[in-house]
Amino acid sequence: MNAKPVIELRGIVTRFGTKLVHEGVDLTVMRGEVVALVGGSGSGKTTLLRHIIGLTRPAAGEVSVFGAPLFSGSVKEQRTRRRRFGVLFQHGALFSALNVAENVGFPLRELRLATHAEIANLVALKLAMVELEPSTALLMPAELSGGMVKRVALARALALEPELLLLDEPTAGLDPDRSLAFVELVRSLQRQLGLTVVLVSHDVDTLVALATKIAILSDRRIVSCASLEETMELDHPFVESFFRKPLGLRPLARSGGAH
Ligand SMILES: Nc1ncnc2c1ncn2[C@@H]1O[C@H](COP(=O)(O)OP(=O)(O)OP(=O)(O)O)[C@@H](O)[C@H]1O
Repeated sequence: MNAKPVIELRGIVTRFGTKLVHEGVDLTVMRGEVVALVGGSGSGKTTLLRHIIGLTRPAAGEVSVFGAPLFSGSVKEQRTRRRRFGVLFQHGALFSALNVAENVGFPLRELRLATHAEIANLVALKLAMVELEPSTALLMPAELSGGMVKRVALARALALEPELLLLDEPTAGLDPDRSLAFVELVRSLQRQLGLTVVLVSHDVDTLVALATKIAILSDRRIVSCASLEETMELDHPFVESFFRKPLGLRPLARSGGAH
């Protein structure tokens, strides 16, 4: 049986100065799930992702990943655990002074996991995975379109063959066609590689296409984590404003809770 959650958040409390952002956030993500974290602007979605990655630590509560508290065990154990997840930051966050191949190969070089020749092969493989031409490898980030930046960032996130992928606004800044193509790519890779995914997105189409569950962050807590169908049945102001308003009329910033 494979019943251990990939991510378990228990009683997360986050404060920035006097501002309370999370007050007892609980969330469980099981293997193979694609959980979309939604909530009003400033409700603390990105901060929660940062806690899961270990970039920030909550004031109270526990973040467990792959069955163990994030900061437990030896440095070596923590590094090994860290290697099991990949992150796609908002806007891609590529290193502007490195070309595409160097960006994608960066995690492999950093961890000295492979020789030069092996890294070159792996980079070529990852670029093919995200459907980029081999010639892209030598381009600099400034020479890439928005859609290509996302694909390179995704290739880098997949460099260490993670089991867990965290995506912050994966389609932000892309036009609808590129957005759709990128969502299809993520969906197909998620299925092929059996990835567990947590994503933050303001784009309803992205969520609907990808998510197996929608977790709503409101009033400083996760108020619901359920399938799209169940979520749509909820009588909650965020669901009303986010999912039920016709396209173009959806306010993105209602029901934040943290304000
Ligand atoms: N490092 C920080 N220092 C102070 N306040 C912060 C910091 N990071 C986040 N905040 C505040 O915490 C709250 C939650 O921020 P966060 O970015 O997690 O929200 P979000 O739900 O991702 O928002 P959005 O949907 O607008 O991206 C906001 O009010 C933000 O201003």
